[in-house]
Amino acid sequence: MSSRNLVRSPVSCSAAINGCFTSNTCRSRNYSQHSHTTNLQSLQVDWKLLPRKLRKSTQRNTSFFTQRKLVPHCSSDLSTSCREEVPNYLAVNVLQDQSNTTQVAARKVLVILNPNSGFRSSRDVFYKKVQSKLRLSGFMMEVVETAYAGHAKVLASTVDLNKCPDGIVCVGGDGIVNEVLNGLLGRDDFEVAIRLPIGIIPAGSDNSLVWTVLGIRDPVSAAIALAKGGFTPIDVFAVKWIQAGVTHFGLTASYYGFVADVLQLSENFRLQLGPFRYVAAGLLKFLSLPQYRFEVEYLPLSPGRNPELKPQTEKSHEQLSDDGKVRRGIQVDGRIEDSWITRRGEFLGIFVCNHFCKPARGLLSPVIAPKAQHDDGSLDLILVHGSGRLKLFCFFVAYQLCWHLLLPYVEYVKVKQVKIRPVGNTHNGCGVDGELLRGEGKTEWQCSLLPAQGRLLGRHPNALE
Ligand SMILES: Nc1ncnc2c1ncn2[C@@H]1O[C@H](COP(=O)(O)OP(=O)(O)OP(=O)(O)O)[C@@H](O)[C@H]1O
Repeated sequence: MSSRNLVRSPVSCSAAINGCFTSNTCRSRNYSQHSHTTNLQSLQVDWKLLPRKLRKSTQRNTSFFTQRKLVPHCSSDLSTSCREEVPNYLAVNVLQDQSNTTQVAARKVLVILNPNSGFRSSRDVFYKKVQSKLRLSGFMMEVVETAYAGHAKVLASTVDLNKCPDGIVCVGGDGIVNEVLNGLLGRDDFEVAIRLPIGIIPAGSDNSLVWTVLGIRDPVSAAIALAKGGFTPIDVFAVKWIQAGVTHFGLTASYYGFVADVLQLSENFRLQLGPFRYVAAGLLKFLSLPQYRFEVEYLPLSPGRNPELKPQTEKSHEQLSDDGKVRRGIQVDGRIEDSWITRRGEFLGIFVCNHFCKPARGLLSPVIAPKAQHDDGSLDLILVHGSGRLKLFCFFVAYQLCWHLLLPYVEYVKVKQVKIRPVGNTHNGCGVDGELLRGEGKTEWQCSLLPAQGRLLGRHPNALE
């Protein structure tokens, strides 16, 4: 996009104007003296001199950028465009507006872009819709495109944190965010690294995390949320494969049974079908539905409210990592409760959710765990008991209408920890934030929570400043 185009767009225009008049090249001595004595409000009458359209967009967008107290540097070609296109009477107002702003350091971030996400449109999304907006709002970005699955994790685990002190921005789906999270938590300095905020520009098949937690599902709104600044703390959960001693971290949900099976099958159709692969795999799996048998043990958040409490079956409170890396400094709720509850039998699905999980695509907006909050210090466990296509179909329909919790074979409980053991030939994989963890042989998964360990860049639009 040329600089001329940028200046014509309402958002870029006022930002460019702001930047222009704070840069030394554009600063005028006469005006700057005046700007110290008068503020924007006192010159309302001058706004009326502007053409109506320009007045509206300039008022709206100038206030957005000055509210942030951000005065981005104005690149030389943009400055030229500013000078050429901005009428003098507008310049007076912008200078006065600038009296309320302070110059802040640029925010340095690493941008990790997955060109394979979703409809493979993340390059277009980032370079055409987002990059210029982030630049104008003061971001200094190093952009790296992933070259293979797992690349984002490698980048996050090896990047020099001093080069991106303001965060890592992921352009893609939930999977790439999950890789970055796991990269950060796999580092030797993970205690520092996990404080690095993660930004999300949604461009994947489904961006449930940013949609549920920040209420954003389009890339431009995501860029504006990043520009406005701030963080949102978020719980992180750990899924440990006990036998292998491997721990994987997540921000959204882990799931077992039908959905994990569908996730595994869907990978076969990724290239051909993109985001529609889940529908195709779901239909195929529905038609050849196997039985899923599990043994589930969970530690409820409020033992008093659960009538079927049993004596503790296990005394030890598993820590997160065998190598001791993750154990230090991260607090899994230390209290050991005497009240594990065990469930055995057939389950169509088991969901362990960190937030209420609203899918970003689809006509309806069903949520799987309506009581889950991303920072409530608990996990929400949903057990869909039973087997058979009829039950599964009813669950799916009820879920679309958000009635699934009313079904007699659905159990919902807030928990601290869950242990899940597939029994017999049951599919023993586990889905975490859209990534499949494959089990082998005898597998036991354990989910625990690391309350408010993570930070997302940006705030919910309704959040108080
Ligand atoms: N260059 C690449 N080539 C192939 N696979 C990649 C590449 N970069 C990343 N991946 C893999 O693509 C997977 C999915 O990425 P991502 O989450 O960004 O998109 P998505 O699957 O379309 O969205 P969602 O996860 O929200 O459904 C990740 O598991 C990641 O490992």
